[in-house]
Amino acid sequence: VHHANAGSLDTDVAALSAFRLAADRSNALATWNNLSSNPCAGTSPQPWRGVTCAGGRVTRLVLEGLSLSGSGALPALANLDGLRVLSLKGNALSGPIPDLSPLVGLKLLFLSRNALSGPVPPELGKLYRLLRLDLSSNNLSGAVPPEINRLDRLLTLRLDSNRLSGPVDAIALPRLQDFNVSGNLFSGRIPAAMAGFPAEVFAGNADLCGAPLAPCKEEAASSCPPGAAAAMAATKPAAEGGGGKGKMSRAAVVAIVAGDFAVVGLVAGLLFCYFWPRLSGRRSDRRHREGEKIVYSSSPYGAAGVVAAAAAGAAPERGKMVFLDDLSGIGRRFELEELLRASAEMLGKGGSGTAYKAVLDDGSVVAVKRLRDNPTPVAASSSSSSSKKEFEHHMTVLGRLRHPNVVPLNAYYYARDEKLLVYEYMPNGSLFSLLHGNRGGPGRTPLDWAARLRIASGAARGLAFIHHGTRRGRSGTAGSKLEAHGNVKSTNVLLDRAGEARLADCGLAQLGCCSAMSGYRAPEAPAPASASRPWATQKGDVYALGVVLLELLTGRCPAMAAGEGEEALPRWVQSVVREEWTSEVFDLELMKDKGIEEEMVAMLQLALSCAATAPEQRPKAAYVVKMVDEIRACREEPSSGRGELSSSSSMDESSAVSDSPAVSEGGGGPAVSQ
Ligand SMILES: Nc1ncnc2c1ncn2[C@@H]1O[C@H](COP(=O)(O)OP(=O)(O)OP(=O)(O)O)[C@@H](O)[C@H]1O
Repeated sequence: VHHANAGSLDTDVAALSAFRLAADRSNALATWNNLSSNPCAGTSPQPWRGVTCAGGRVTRLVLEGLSLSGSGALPALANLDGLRVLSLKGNALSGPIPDLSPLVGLKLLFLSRNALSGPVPPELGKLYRLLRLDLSSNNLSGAVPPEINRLDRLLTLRLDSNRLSGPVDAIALPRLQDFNVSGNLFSGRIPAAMAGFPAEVFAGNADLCGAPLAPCKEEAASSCPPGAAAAMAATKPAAEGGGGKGKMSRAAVVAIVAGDFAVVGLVAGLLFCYFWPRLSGRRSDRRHREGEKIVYSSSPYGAAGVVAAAAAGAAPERGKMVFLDDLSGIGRRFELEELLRASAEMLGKGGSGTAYKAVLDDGSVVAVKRLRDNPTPVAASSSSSSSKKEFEHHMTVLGRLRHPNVVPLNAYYYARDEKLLVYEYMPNGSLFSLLHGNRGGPGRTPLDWAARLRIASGAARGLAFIHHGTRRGRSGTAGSKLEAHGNVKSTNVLLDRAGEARLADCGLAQLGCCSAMSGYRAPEAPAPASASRPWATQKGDVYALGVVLLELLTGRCPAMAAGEGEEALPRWVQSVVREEWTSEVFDLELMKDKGIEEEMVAMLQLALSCAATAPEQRPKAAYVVKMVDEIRACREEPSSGRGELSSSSSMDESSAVSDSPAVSEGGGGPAVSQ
């Protein structure tokens, strides 16, 4: 009977020698020759290849691509009960996977690219500390045992390229980030909980169906509108019954007619919902008599489509285009008409409105934000003239925010029904798309650590400027300064032409937007529906910045992180760190960057301090800048140029993500313990 850590260094040495005897035909483990030497004495003349110790026990065994072979080798390792990491990737080990349950401390188990056969042993379910399990590219067969679901800490499960069969819905692991069952004989429906993974992870299983693959057969039928499905069901017996009648049954006719009515009803309902507010508005309200009505249409001409309807009625008060101080971002002035003529491409919809990329007559490009038309604290005040004044004042404040890490607001258009903000266009996308776009897919270019540090630094600098750098507003009067950004999140961290990070959407929270910022909202902030204002605070911004830093470190999307609720990502990270698995939170994509563990751990501590539950414990943005810079300064000398890479060149490095345990376990940060 084995118990965790029941063995000693002697049993470790015996296990290693048994393994070597059984597996090492090519003498790759020659350094293990002197069995009287201590594999854990770092001072021995030749350290034992692939062996790492802690506390006088062998804790890591990493022997990759060494042509180790034989079917009797693995069972010998079952005695290494102090092991945390076992990687035997890319050897020629054969035979079944033995019962490894004595290795109860294992966190990482990599047996991929061998010739292992037989089933996935149910005993693996006892390795409850496992975080990463890679059995890919072997000859494993049979079904995945339900015991695998006991591994509730598992982040990686790779079973691809085997001959495994049965349903995949036997796998229900809530924390999986890295999952692959492609190239097997799995069958049946992909459970909804797994539909978020890209199709590639399920590819090469002839009988799997359901999202993200093609719908299952029954599903394909039931995805028709209910009326049509009823009609199909009703016509089936008639058609199949054949009999040469060639007539539809009464039930079929009834079903088709009912279906038609349902469709007509639905369309009429949609048209009603669409037009009623406009028609009723025309009768009862003066909204349409003022200003321009601008409709950015995404159809029917694809991206070409800023369609302007001229002012309705007498249009006594037309809106106007106002240009702010500095036109460096957009180059020149233009009239609203030119903006309306521009071809527009929708960049996305957010809480504050919809953003478009618009190409003007001379080919210059601007970003236009069309604010959602909601009664805002600024716009909904007593009279329309005062709300206009407040809006204009707010725009003047925003227009003065000039900093290399802030997206400049160059112009705005104000009419009662339509508010457009014109910004410099940021051609290199958002941090959100760089971090999460196409993840797991073939076109994905990983974002390396140097680029992430540079983005972190830029975002923090932008925020520190907003918080502390704008005090000396020109007028010097109260209210001439923006108190807080109010909507810090990864879609609002954009990359400019030089690859420098800039904060977008500054100060739009104060216009009443951004109810969708969950995941970044500080615990003390009022619920989105709450009327209490203002909820854009500096402490709230620092919390959100902390979440962005955690996003950079973990590669996880705050809104989709481990659980629901506003604090999901910080809470998840804290729980992993508390259990002393610190290094397990880091993004798998960062594993190819070597020697960055300490920097990541330092950044993690900084991020968690920003995301502290108690607002008074959070640092100021300027301190975050200082700390990020210190982390960057610690990079070794040759890397001084690396940090300056433009985002595009840093993204060119597309080498495959290595899942070597070198980074993912232990490895030295102060908060990491074995
Ligand atoms: N100046 C800009 N240049 C390039 N892309 C931009 C610019 N401003 C916004 N975007 C992009 O347009 C998309 C939509 O932005 P928008 O600000 O409307 O939504 P959001 O950031 O998701 O939410 P919110 O409105 O709450 O800030 C985002 O992906 C954003 O990255």
